[in-house]
Amino acid sequence: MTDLRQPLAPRQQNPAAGGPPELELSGVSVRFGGVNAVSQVSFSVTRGSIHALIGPNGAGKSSCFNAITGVYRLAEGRVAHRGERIDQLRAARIARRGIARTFQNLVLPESLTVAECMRVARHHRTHAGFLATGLGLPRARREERSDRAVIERSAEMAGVVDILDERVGPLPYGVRKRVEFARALCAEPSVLMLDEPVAGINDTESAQMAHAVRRARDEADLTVLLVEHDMNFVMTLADRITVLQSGQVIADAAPEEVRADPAVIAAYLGDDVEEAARD
Ligand SMILES: Nc1ncnc2c1ncn2[C@@H]1O[C@H](COP(=O)(O)OP(=O)(O)OP(=O)(O)O)[C@@H](O)[C@H]1O
Repeated sequence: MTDLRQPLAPRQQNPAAGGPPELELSGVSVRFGGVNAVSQVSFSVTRGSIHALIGPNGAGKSSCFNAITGVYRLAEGRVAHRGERIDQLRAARIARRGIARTFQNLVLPESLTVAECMRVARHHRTHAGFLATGLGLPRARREERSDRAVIERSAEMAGVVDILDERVGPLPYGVRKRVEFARALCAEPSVLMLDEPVAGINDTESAQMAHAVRRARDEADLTVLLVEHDMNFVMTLADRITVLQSGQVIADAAPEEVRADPAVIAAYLGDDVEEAARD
Protein backbone atom coordinates (compact mmCIF):
# COMPACT_ATOMS: atom_id res chain seq x y z
CA MET A 1 0.00 0.00 0.00
CA THR A 2 1.13 3.57 -0.70
CA ASP A 3 2.71 5.31 2.27
CA LEU A 4 0.30 8.12 3.17
CA ARG A 5 2.83 9.53 5.62
CA GLN A 6 4.74 11.02 2.69
CA PRO A 7 4.02 14.76 2.38
CA LEU A 8 1.65 15.50 -0.49
CA ALA A 9 2.13 18.22 -3.06
CA PRO A 10 -0.41 21.03 -2.59
CA ARG A 11 -3.64 20.43 -4.48
CA GLN A 12 -4.83 23.28 -6.68
CA GLN A 13 -8.35 24.39 -5.92
CA ASN A 14 -10.64 23.93 -8.84
CA PRO A 15 -12.56 27.11 -9.63
CA ALA A 16 -15.37 25.02 -11.16
CA ALA A 17 -15.95 22.95 -7.99
CA GLY A 18 -19.47 23.60 -6.77
CA GLY A 19 -20.74 24.18 -10.33
CA PRO A 20 -23.43 22.21 -12.16
CA PRO A 21 -23.25 18.40 -12.24
CA GLU A 22 -21.69 16.91 -15.34
CA LEU A 23 -22.61 13.36 -14.35
CA GLU A 24 -25.14 12.17 -11.81
CA LEU A 25 -25.73 8.64 -10.59
CA SER A 26 -28.98 8.17 -8.66
CA GLY A 27 -29.77 4.90 -6.90
CA VAL A 28 -27.71 2.88 -9.39
CA SER A 29 -27.58 -0.89 -8.94
CA VAL A 30 -25.76 -3.42 -11.10
CA ARG A 31 -26.31 -7.13 -10.56
CA PHE A 32 -24.72 -10.27 -11.93
CA GLY A 33 -27.06 -13.13 -11.13
CA GLY A 34 -27.13 -13.19 -7.35
CA VAL A 35 -24.16 -10.77 -6.95
CA ASN A 36 -24.94 -7.14 -6.14
CA ALA A 37 -21.87 -5.52 -7.70
CA VAL A 38 -23.30 -2.02 -7.16
CA SER A 39 -26.17 -1.28 -4.77
CA GLN A 40 -28.14 1.95 -4.77
CA VAL A 41 -25.12 4.12 -5.56
CA SER A 42 -25.68 7.87 -5.84
CA PHE A 43 -23.08 10.55 -6.38
CA SER A 44 -22.61 13.53 -8.58
CA VAL A 45 -19.55 14.73 -10.51
CA THR A 46 -19.23 18.51 -10.72
CA ARG A 47 -18.44 19.97 -14.12
CA GLY A 48 -14.73 20.77 -14.37
CA SER A 49 -13.79 18.72 -11.33
CA ILE A 50 -11.42 15.79 -10.85
CA HIS A 51 -13.47 13.17 -9.05
CA ALA A 52 -12.02 9.90 -7.78
CA LEU A 53 -13.85 6.66 -7.17
CA ILE A 54 -11.95 4.49 -4.72
CA GLY A 55 -12.49 1.35 -2.70
CA PRO A 56 -10.98 -2.07 -2.08
CA ASN A 57 -10.88 -4.82 -4.69
CA GLY A 58 -14.36 -5.92 -5.64
CA ALA A 59 -15.98 -2.74 -4.25
CA GLY A 60 -17.82 -2.07 -7.52
CA LYS A 61 -15.68 0.67 -9.11
CA SER A 62 -15.33 -0.97 -12.52
CA SER A 63 -19.00 -1.91 -12.50
CA CYS A 64 -19.85 1.76 -11.90
CA PHE A 65 -17.58 2.76 -14.81
CA ASN A 66 -19.23 0.21 -17.04
CA ALA A 67 -22.70 1.35 -15.95
CA ILE A 68 -21.86 4.96 -16.87
CA THR A 69 -20.38 4.07 -20.26
CA GLY A 70 -23.31 1.80 -21.19
CA VAL A 71 -21.33 -1.45 -21.15
CA TYR A 72 -23.51 -2.80 -18.31
CA ARG A 73 -27.27 -2.32 -18.01
CA LEU A 74 -28.57 -0.95 -14.72
CA ALA A 75 -30.77 -3.19 -12.55
CA GLU A 76 -32.20 0.03 -11.10
CA GLY A 77 -31.49 3.74 -10.85
CA ARG A 78 -30.41 6.30 -13.45
CA VAL A 79 -27.34 7.99 -14.86
CA ALA A 80 -27.58 11.52 -16.23
CA HIS A 81 -25.08 13.50 -18.29
CA ARG A 82 -25.64 17.27 -18.22
CA GLY A 83 -29.13 16.65 -16.90
CA GLU A 84 -30.16 14.14 -19.60
CA ARG A 85 -30.69 10.52 -18.83
CA ILE A 86 -28.13 8.28 -20.61
CA ASP A 87 -28.50 4.89 -18.95
CA GLN A 88 -30.81 3.63 -21.66
CA LEU A 89 -28.46 4.61 -24.48
CA ARG A 90 -26.09 2.25 -26.24
CA ALA A 91 -22.37 2.55 -25.43
CA ALA A 92 -21.57 4.12 -28.83
CA ARG A 93 -24.22 6.85 -28.31
CA ILE A 94 -22.83 7.59 -24.85
CA ALA A 95 -19.32 7.89 -26.31
CA ARG A 96 -20.64 10.29 -28.96
CA ARG A 97 -21.96 12.55 -26.20
CA GLY A 98 -18.31 13.10 -25.27
CA ILE A 99 -17.86 10.55 -22.50
CA ALA A 100 -14.51 8.89 -23.16
CA ARG A 101 -12.49 6.42 -21.16
CA THR A 102 -9.07 4.84 -20.87
CA PHE A 103 -8.49 1.26 -19.79
CA GLN A 104 -6.62 -0.34 -16.93
CA ASN A 105 -4.63 -2.46 -19.37
CA LEU A 106 -3.05 -0.62 -22.26
CA VAL A 107 -4.61 -1.25 -25.65
CA LEU A 108 -2.27 0.79 -27.85
CA PRO A 109 -1.12 -0.59 -31.22
CA GLU A 110 2.61 -0.85 -30.57
CA SER A 111 3.72 -0.69 -34.21
CA LEU A 112 2.22 2.79 -34.74
CA THR A 113 3.85 6.09 -33.91
CA VAL A 114 2.38 8.18 -31.12
CA ALA A 115 0.89 10.59 -33.70
CA GLU A 116 -0.63 7.72 -35.70
CA CYS A 117 -2.21 6.29 -32.55
CA MET A 118 -3.74 9.64 -31.82
CA ARG A 119 -4.95 10.17 -35.40
CA VAL A 120 -6.95 6.93 -35.17
CA ALA A 121 -8.85 8.46 -32.24
CA ARG A 122 -9.84 11.40 -34.47
CA HIS A 123 -11.47 9.23 -37.12
CA HIS A 124 -15.01 9.33 -35.76
CA ARG A 125 -14.86 13.14 -35.81
CA THR A 126 -13.75 13.31 -39.43
CA HIS A 127 -16.51 13.98 -41.93
CA ALA A 128 -14.65 14.26 -45.25
CA GLY A 129 -14.82 10.93 -47.07
CA PHE A 130 -11.91 8.76 -48.12
CA LEU A 131 -12.07 10.07 -51.71
CA ALA A 132 -12.17 13.75 -50.65
CA THR A 133 -9.16 13.12 -48.42
CA GLY A 134 -7.31 11.27 -51.21
CA LEU A 135 -8.00 14.08 -53.67
CA GLY A 136 -6.93 16.71 -51.15
CA LEU A 137 -10.23 18.62 -51.46
CA PRO A 138 -10.54 21.81 -49.38
CA ARG A 139 -12.82 20.36 -46.70
CA ALA A 140 -10.53 17.38 -46.24
CA ARG A 141 -7.51 19.68 -46.04
CA ARG A 142 -9.24 21.83 -43.41
CA GLU A 143 -10.09 18.74 -41.37
CA GLU A 144 -6.53 17.50 -41.62
CA ARG A 145 -5.19 20.83 -40.35
CA SER A 146 -7.63 20.90 -37.46
CA ASP A 147 -6.85 17.24 -36.64
CA ARG A 148 -3.17 18.06 -36.51
CA ALA A 149 -3.84 21.00 -34.20
CA VAL A 150 -5.94 18.85 -31.82
CA ILE A 151 -3.33 16.08 -31.83
CA GLU A 152 -0.52 18.51 -31.02
CA ARG A 153 -2.51 20.24 -28.31
CA SER A 154 -3.53 16.92 -26.71
CA ALA A 155 0.05 15.66 -26.89
CA GLU A 156 1.28 18.90 -25.33
CA MET A 157 -1.17 18.58 -22.40
CA ALA A 158 -0.18 14.95 -21.85
CA GLY A 159 3.54 15.74 -22.06
CA VAL A 160 4.20 13.58 -25.12
CA VAL A 161 4.53 16.24 -27.82
CA ASP A 162 8.28 15.63 -28.21
CA ILE A 163 7.78 11.96 -29.07
CA LEU A 164 4.95 12.24 -31.61
CA ASP A 165 7.06 10.51 -34.29
CA GLU A 166 8.33 7.71 -32.07
CA ARG A 167 6.88 4.21 -32.19
CA VAL A 168 4.76 3.25 -29.21
CA GLY A 169 6.22 -0.23 -28.66
CA PRO A 170 9.64 0.64 -27.17
CA LEU A 171 8.38 3.52 -25.00
CA PRO A 172 8.51 3.01 -21.20
CA TYR A 173 5.21 1.83 -19.72
CA GLY A 174 4.58 5.12 -17.87
CA VAL A 175 5.03 7.12 -21.07
CA ARG A 176 2.68 4.78 -22.93
CA LYS A 177 0.07 5.41 -20.23
CA ARG A 178 0.34 9.13 -21.05
CA VAL A 179 0.10 8.36 -24.78
CA GLU A 180 -3.16 6.58 -24.03
CA PHE A 181 -4.28 9.61 -22.06
CA ALA A 182 -3.32 11.90 -24.98
CA ARG A 183 -5.22 9.66 -27.36
CA ALA A 184 -8.35 9.92 -25.22
CA LEU A 185 -7.98 13.72 -25.16
CA CYS A 186 -7.90 13.71 -28.97
CA ALA A 187 -11.58 12.80 -29.05
CA GLU A 188 -12.18 16.16 -27.30
CA PRO A 189 -14.35 14.60 -24.58
CA SER A 190 -16.36 16.55 -22.04
CA VAL A 191 -15.92 13.73 -19.51
CA LEU A 192 -12.80 11.61 -19.38
CA MET A 193 -12.95 8.45 -17.29
CA LEU A 194 -9.53 7.10 -16.32
CA ASP A 195 -9.29 3.49 -15.18
CA GLU A 196 -6.22 3.14 -12.95
CA PRO A 197 -4.08 5.72 -14.80
CA VAL A 198 -0.98 5.12 -12.67
CA ALA A 199 -1.20 1.38 -12.01
CA GLY A 200 2.19 -0.22 -12.49
CA ILE A 201 4.17 2.97 -13.02
CA ASN A 202 6.87 4.58 -10.87
CA ASP A 203 6.57 7.70 -8.69
CA THR A 204 8.14 10.06 -11.24
CA GLU A 205 5.84 8.86 -14.01
CA SER A 206 2.90 9.04 -11.64
CA ALA A 207 3.71 12.70 -10.85
CA GLN A 208 3.93 13.39 -14.59
CA MET A 209 0.52 11.79 -15.09
CA ALA A 210 -0.95 13.89 -12.25
CA HIS A 211 0.45 17.01 -13.90
CA ALA A 212 -1.00 15.99 -17.27
CA VAL A 213 -4.47 15.27 -15.85
CA ARG A 214 -4.58 18.55 -13.96
CA ARG A 215 -3.37 20.48 -16.99
CA ALA A 216 -5.97 18.87 -19.27
CA ARG A 217 -8.72 19.61 -16.77
CA ASP A 218 -7.60 23.24 -16.55
CA GLU A 219 -7.03 23.82 -20.27
CA ALA A 220 -9.47 21.54 -22.08
CA ASP A 221 -12.70 22.25 -20.20
CA LEU A 222 -12.72 18.67 -19.00
CA THR A 223 -14.40 16.78 -16.19
CA VAL A 224 -12.38 13.80 -14.95
CA LEU A 225 -13.70 10.72 -13.17
CA LEU A 226 -10.97 8.30 -12.19
CA VAL A 227 -10.57 4.95 -10.48
CA GLU A 228 -7.21 4.51 -8.80
CA HIS A 229 -5.67 2.53 -5.95
CA ASP A 230 -2.65 4.85 -5.51
CA MET A 231 -3.70 7.04 -2.59
CA ASN A 232 -0.97 9.67 -2.98
CA PHE A 233 -2.10 10.24 -6.57
CA VAL A 234 -5.77 10.40 -5.58
CA MET A 235 -5.30 12.63 -2.53
CA THR A 236 -3.06 15.03 -4.44
CA LEU A 237 -5.24 15.33 -7.48
CA ALA A 238 -8.90 14.83 -6.64
CA ASP A 239 -11.33 17.61 -5.77
CA ARG A 240 -13.77 15.05 -4.46
CA ILE A 241 -13.68 11.37 -3.63
CA THR A 242 -16.44 8.80 -3.53
CA VAL A 243 -15.56 5.68 -1.55
CA LEU A 244 -17.25 2.37 -2.32
CA GLN A 245 -17.28 -0.73 -0.20
CA SER A 246 -19.16 -3.91 -1.14
CA GLY A 247 -21.03 -1.99 -3.84
CA GLN A 248 -22.20 0.83 -1.58
CA VAL A 249 -21.07 4.41 -1.03
CA ILE A 250 -19.50 4.76 2.42
CA ALA A 251 -18.09 8.29 1.95
CA ASP A 252 -18.41 11.11 -0.56
CA ALA A 253 -16.41 14.19 0.36
CA ALA A 254 -13.28 16.29 -0.19
CA PRO A 255 -9.95 14.40 0.19
CA GLU A 256 -9.15 15.89 3.61
CA GLU A 257 -12.47 14.66 4.98
CA VAL A 258 -12.12 11.23 3.38
CA ARG A 259 -8.61 10.81 4.81
CA ALA A 260 -9.94 11.42 8.30
CA ASP A 261 -13.16 9.40 7.99
CA PRO A 262 -12.99 6.49 10.47
CA ALA A 263 -15.30 4.36 8.29
CA VAL A 264 -12.98 4.79 5.32
CA ILE A 265 -9.89 4.11 7.40
CA ALA A 266 -11.43 0.98 8.83
CA ALA A 267 -12.95 -0.30 5.60
CA TYR A 268 -10.42 0.58 3.01
CA LEU A 269 -7.18 2.25 3.94
CA GLY A 270 -6.35 -0.21 6.68
CA ASP A 271 -3.64 -0.42 9.26
CA ASP A 272 -1.06 1.70 7.41
CA VAL A 273 -3.20 4.79 7.78
CA GLU A 274 -4.29 4.07 11.30
CA GLU A 275 -0.60 3.95 12.18
CA ALA A 276 0.01 7.15 10.19
CA ALA A 277 -2.80 8.90 12.05
CA ARG A 278 -1.21 7.92 15.37
CA ASP A 279 2.28 9.19 14.30
N1 LIG B 1 -18.99 -9.78 -15.25
C1 LIG B 1 -19.18 -10.13 -13.96
N2 LIG B 1 -19.84 -11.27 -13.63
C2 LIG B 1 -20.05 -11.62 -12.34
N3 LIG B 1 -19.63 -10.90 -11.28
C3 LIG B 1 -18.95 -9.76 -11.55
C4 LIG B 1 -18.68 -9.32 -12.89
N4 LIG B 1 -18.00 -8.16 -12.83
C5 LIG B 1 -17.83 -7.88 -11.52
N5 LIG B 1 -18.40 -8.84 -10.76
C6 LIG B 1 -18.43 -8.86 -9.28
O1 LIG B 1 -18.97 -7.63 -8.86
C7 LIG B 1 -18.28 -7.15 -7.72
C8 LIG B 1 -17.69 -5.78 -8.04
O2 LIG B 1 -16.64 -5.94 -8.99
P1 LIG B 1 -15.89 -4.72 -9.67
O3 LIG B 1 -14.95 -5.32 -10.69
O4 LIG B 1 -16.87 -3.73 -10.13
O5 LIG B 1 -15.05 -4.15 -8.43
P2 LIG B 1 -13.81 -3.16 -8.45
O6 LIG B 1 -14.00 -2.23 -7.31
O7 LIG B 1 -13.63 -2.55 -9.78
O8 LIG B 1 -12.59 -4.14 -8.14
P3 LIG B 1 -11.02 -4.03 -8.58
O9 LIG B 1 -10.43 -2.91 -7.79
O10 LIG B 1 -10.49 -5.36 -8.16
O11 LIG B 1 -10.97 -3.81 -10.06
C9 LIG B 1 -17.24 -8.19 -7.36
O12 LIG B 1 -17.81 -9.03 -6.38
C10 LIG B 1 -17.04 -8.94 -8.67
O13 LIG B 1 -16.65 -10.26 -8.43
